[in-house]
Amino acid sequence: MVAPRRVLLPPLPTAAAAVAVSSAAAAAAAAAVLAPTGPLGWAAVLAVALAAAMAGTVGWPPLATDVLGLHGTSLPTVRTGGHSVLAGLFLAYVRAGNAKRLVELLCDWQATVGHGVNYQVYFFGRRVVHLVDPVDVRHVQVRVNPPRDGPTMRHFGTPITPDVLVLLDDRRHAAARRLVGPFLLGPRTTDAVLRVVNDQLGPTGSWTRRLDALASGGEVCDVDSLLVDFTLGVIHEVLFSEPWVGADAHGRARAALTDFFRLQYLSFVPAPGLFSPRSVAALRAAGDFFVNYVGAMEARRRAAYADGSRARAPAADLFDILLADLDSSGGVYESPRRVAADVMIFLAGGFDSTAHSISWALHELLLNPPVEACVREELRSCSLTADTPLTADHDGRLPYLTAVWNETLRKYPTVPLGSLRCLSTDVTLPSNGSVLPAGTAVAIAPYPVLHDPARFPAPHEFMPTRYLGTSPSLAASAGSTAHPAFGAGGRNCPGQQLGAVEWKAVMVRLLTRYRVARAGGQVTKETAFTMRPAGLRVTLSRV
Ligand code: HEM
Repeated sequence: MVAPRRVLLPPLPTAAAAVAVSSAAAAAAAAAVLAPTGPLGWAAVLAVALAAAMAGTVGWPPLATDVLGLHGTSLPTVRTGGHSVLAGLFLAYVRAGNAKRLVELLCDWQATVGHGVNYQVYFFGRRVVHLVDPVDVRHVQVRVNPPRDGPTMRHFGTPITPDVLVLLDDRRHAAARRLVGPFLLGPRTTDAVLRVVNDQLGPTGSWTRRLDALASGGEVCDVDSLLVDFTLGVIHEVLFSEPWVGADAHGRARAALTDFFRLQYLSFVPAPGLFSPRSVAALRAAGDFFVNYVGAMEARRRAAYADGSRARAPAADLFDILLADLDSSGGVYESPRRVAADVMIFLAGGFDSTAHSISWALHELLLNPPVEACVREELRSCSLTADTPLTADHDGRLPYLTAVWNETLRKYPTVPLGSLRCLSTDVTLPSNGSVLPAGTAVAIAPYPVLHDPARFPAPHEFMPTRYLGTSPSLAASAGSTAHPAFGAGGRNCPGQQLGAVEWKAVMVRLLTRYRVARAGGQVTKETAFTMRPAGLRVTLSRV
C-alpha cells in the first residue's frame, strides 16, 4: 500500500475546468483539421471533444493521486481484474449497477487500495471521496454531518418534489427530524410494530394462515419476496394505523417503490441526463400514485375527525403528526405534496430494507445450524412459543438473538451503499490531517466499513458471538457509529428502532411456529439501493 502524502488538492473547479479546457481545445483542433461542413463533420468534432473529455476525466486525476492522503483513480473493473482505462471506471460502475452488483465493485476497489483506506474516484471531472477509515467516518457523519449531495441524489425528489426529507437543507431537515423523531424512536412505534406483527403472524393472523397454507402444501417459496409484502404492510400501519386502502394499492405501491429504487444507482453518478424519458415517466407515475393515495388518506382522516369517529389529538400515528404540522402555521410541512413526498420516503425507507434483514438472517441460520440451535434455545428459555406474543419487555432478555441481528446487519447491511453527502465547508480528516475541500462529494458506504478485517476478523464469517455482551439493547446496537449499518449523526436512519423491533418480532414469530429448510438454488447479493438475497428459496413446516 502506498503511504499517503499530505498535499492540498486544488479546489474542485480546477478539475472541471481542466476537463472543459482540454475538450474545448480538442474540439477546436478537430474543427481546424476536419473543417466540418455537414452534420457528419460536426459529429466527428463532437466525438473528438467527447473523447477528450473522457480522457481528461481519467487522465487528470493521476496528477492528484495520493494527495489528500487518498488513493485510487485506477481501479479494477468488477471481477475481471483488468484496470480501467479512459471511461472504464464510469462504464464499470454503470455495468455493475445494471447487473445489481455494485457491492462487489466497491469491494474490488477497496481491496485494491487496501482495507480501511480512504480513496477517491473521478466521474467526469468530479471527485467522489470514499471514506472508510472509522475515525474519519465518525467525524464526518457525526460532527460535520454534511447534507446529501443534491445533484447526484436528485431523483429522490423527482417523483413528487425536490423538497423531500432526505434532500432538505440542514435547518429544515433538523426541524423535520425533531418532528418525527419522538414518534419513530419512542414507545408508540414499538407498540404499533408489535401489535401488527403479533396480530398478523399470531395464531389466527392473516399472514399465519397464508404461511400455514404454504407449509401444509410443502410449497417452495421466495421468502424474501413474501417478507417485502409483509413489511410494506407493517410500515403502512405504523404510518396510518390501518392496512392499505383499496384493492390494488399495496401492489401498485410496491411496484412504484421498486421502480424508484431500480434507478437509484444512477443518481450516484454525477452526470446529468442519465435517466431515459421512459424512466423519468415511470418515476413521475410513481409520484402521482403517492400524491393521489396520500390525498385520499388525508380526506379519509379529516372526515373521521369531522364525524368524531377519531380524535385529532393525541396523535396516534405518524400521519396524524404530519397532518397536525401541515395545519399549523410555520410548520415543517407547508403543502400536502410535501407530506406525500415524505410518506413515500418513509414507506420506501421502511419496507424492503427490513424485509431483507430478516431474509439474510434466515439464510445464515440455514447455513449455520449451531447458531439456529442457540437462537431456538434462547427462545425456549424465555418461554416464547408460537402462541406467546412478543412484548417490549422481551428485548433485554434475548441477547443471543440481538447478537444475530447485529451480525446480520454487519455481514449484510441492507442499505450497503449508504448515501452520498456533499461537504459545505473544508473538512480536515482526523486520521491524517488531510483537507477535503468544500464541494467534495463524500460516499460513506456501510458495506466496506463493516467488512474491514482489521476491525472484524474473518469478516466473511457469520459470528454473532462478536456482539455477545456488548449490546444489551437491540435498538441501541446496530445504529451506533461502531456499526454504521444505519449511518450516524443527524441524517442517520430514523427508522432503526422500527426496523430492529420488527426484525425481532418477525424472527420470533417465524421460528416459534415453523422450521425453515433450503430448497436449493444459489443465493447471491443483489443490490438495487437495498441488498437482497436473490435466489433464497425455502420450504416451511410446522414446528
Ligand atoms: C434494517 C433496516 C434498515 C436499514 C439497514 C436502514 C439503513 C439506512 C441508512 C444506511 C440510511 C442512510 C443514513 C445516512 O445517510 O447516513 C437510512 C436513511 C433513512 N432511513 Fe433507514 N434503514 C432501515 C430501516 C428503515 C425504516 C424501518 C425506516 C422507516 C421509517 C427507514 C427510514 C429511513 C429514512 C426516512 C432515511 C433518510 C433519513 C434522513 O434523511 O433524515 N429506514 N437508512
